[in-house]
Amino acid sequence: MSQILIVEDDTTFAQIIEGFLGKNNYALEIAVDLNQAFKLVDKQEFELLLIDYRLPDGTGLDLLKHVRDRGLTVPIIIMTSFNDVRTAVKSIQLGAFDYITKPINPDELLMVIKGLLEKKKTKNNEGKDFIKGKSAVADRLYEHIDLVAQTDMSVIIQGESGTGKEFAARTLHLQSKRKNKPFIAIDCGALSKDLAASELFGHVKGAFTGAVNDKKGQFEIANGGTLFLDEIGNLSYEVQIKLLRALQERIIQPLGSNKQTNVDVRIIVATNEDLNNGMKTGEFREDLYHRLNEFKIIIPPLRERGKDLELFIYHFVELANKELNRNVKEIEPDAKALLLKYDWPGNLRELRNVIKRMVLLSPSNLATLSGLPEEMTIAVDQIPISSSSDLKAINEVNEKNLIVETLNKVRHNKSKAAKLLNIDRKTLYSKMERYGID
Ligand SMILES: Nc1ncnc2c1ncn2[C@@H]1O[C@H](COP(=O)(O)OP(=O)(O)OP(=O)(O)O)[C@@H](O)[C@H]1O
Repeated sequence: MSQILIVEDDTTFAQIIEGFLGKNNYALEIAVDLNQAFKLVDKQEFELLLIDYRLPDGTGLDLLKHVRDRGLTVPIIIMTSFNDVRTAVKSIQLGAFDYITKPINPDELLMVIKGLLEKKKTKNNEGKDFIKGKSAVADRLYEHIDLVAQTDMSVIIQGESGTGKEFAARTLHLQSKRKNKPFIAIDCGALSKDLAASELFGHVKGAFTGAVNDKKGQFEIANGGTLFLDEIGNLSYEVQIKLLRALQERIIQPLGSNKQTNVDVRIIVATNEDLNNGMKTGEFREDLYHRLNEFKIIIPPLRERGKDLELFIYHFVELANKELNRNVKEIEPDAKALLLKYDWPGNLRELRNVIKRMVLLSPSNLATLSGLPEEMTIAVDQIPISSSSDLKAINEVNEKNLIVETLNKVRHNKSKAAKLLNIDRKTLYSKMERYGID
């Protein structure tokens, strides 16, 4: 029986979930706040964590960071209200695997849990679930991928969370001459500071407390193939130095060992922010940036992909039909209009989740507006009508709202707010000034 921890202050809800998952052969442990959850994850092993975003003594992100800092790679699902989706997107950058929006439908939850636990077993097997899109931006994107795939250049893939950076990296690998060698993806956001070097370069027995055996690093495992480092901006300065050396000299040295090993690995990295900002604040090494930036691929957000949005909608409907054994063929015009109008801050990941839920809630082969979260309508209505064609103004309204919301959440602690928003404090101050936020 898989052991799952749910961290949720609404005990009635937690008990309902406990009963439901119990019937489906999952054992559930309940923690009602962060304090209890910290104690449980420190002493017990879980196969999955289900964490409410808003908790009495903090947010789910605090627990997420705690778990990742301890080097645990357990899958984590964040439960959030639809209004918090933008922040939930951030949780993915910090190493959560997925998020699910409230009100939670038990069948949907079960589906996400099963998906994650099964994905753990059968990693890297999702090629057929992907499509490229037919818009001009998609054509340009895949032209660039075709062009650089044949070379051995390092590549930076930049794009918002959920835009498909990992898929782009895999495609690049599969089109390269390294295609029959390993493609290893590492989420640097899910690596603790202490364990990152050992994960990448390996260690020998006794190199540090807890190193009970020799361990091969991912560089060695990927030898001959491609190493994909997702959320590269999260690597510590010390690991950045080691990475630069590995790239320049093509040599790695496991922690605690004198032996140097030659490696032939192509590096692709992904980032959701412009690494230039990290360089300005001194958090990202300039020399490493230039070594990585032999070619840059920018993945556009979903809201800028024009007619691809509709293509992706129907693609995800088909996938959900297969997964849920449904037969949704049509989408009611109102529902479709809303799907096309919404701005998708969580990009393809959010669209996939919303569509899956819509298919699940469709009683017949016609998907209706009632299958879409009510908050989507509210979010769309909040876009000021007078300037609805002015993209810059819309983005500014969204940005201002998000900053105000985040500041309220952290009781106006600017450092915390900047961290959550993934910008530096200086940028936060200048944006607050610009939008007249006290
Ligand atoms: N081309 C695609 N076709 C279909 N689905 C896609 C495609 N690209 C991405 N997705 C969906 O979006 C999800 C997120 O994709 P992916 O993990 O590649 O994004 P990402 O940009 O790397 O996200 P993050 O920045 O959060 O790591 C995938 O699990 C998949 O369901």
